[in-house]
Amino acid sequence: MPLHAVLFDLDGTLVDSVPDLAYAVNAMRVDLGMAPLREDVIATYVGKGVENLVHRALAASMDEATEHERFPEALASFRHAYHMINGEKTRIFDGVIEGLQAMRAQGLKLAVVTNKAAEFTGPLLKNIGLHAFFDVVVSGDTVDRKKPDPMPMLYACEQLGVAPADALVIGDSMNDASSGRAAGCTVLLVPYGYNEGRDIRSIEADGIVASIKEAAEWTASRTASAATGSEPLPLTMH
Ligand SMILES: O=C(O)COP(=O)(O)O
Ligand SMILES: [Mg+2]
Repeated sequence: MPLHAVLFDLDGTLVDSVPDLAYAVNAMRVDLGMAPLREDVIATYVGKGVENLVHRALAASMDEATEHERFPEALASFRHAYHMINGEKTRIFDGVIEGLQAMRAQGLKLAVVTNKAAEFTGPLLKNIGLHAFFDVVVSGDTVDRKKPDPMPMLYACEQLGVAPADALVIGDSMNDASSGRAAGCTVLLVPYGYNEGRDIRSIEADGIVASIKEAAEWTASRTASAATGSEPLPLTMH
């Protein structure tokens, strides 16, 4: 079947946002009287949205009751710091621009489906100059449930006017794969993202691609195969 749309995860798939997220987490920790954490440790907390990130960054240093009590103050501090820095040290991964250009040239509709809250997603996409590529942006608080629930993927498909079976999800984590699979989409993973610190080869997906540029070569081959009956490029899980 031909593909009509590609739904992209943001953090760890299109952009390396951990330097900015780590800056904001550590600004919050210092604000609350705690020592900063290492960036590679903070990277393992990214994936289930801003509130989860702040919860985990607090839980690393205090018991549950104290964490609960200090959470509102911590979230306010994090939000303030992240709004100040958002996009400044965030880098677009190699192959993303070429891949997005190629997919648009193939006539595919493109969307971002991220667990990042909308207050940060819009400004980030604008700051780094990626916003014009996307027809639809679904953030972590756009619908009632976040990835790994299928709801945000189904909502993105509805907004784009495509059937989930004709959409490809590309992400860096189990949250993207579970959400995409449950929605009925094809799922490709990139190996360079965060995945909450775990190996992506253990995740159920249709394949692993080295870059978004490589993903665009696969979407082109799949479209050609739908037209001519030939086989698309083979996918592997390593
Ligand atoms: O904000 C997060 O925790 C993760 O965002 P993502 O869904 O774009 O990876
Ligand atoms: Mg991600």
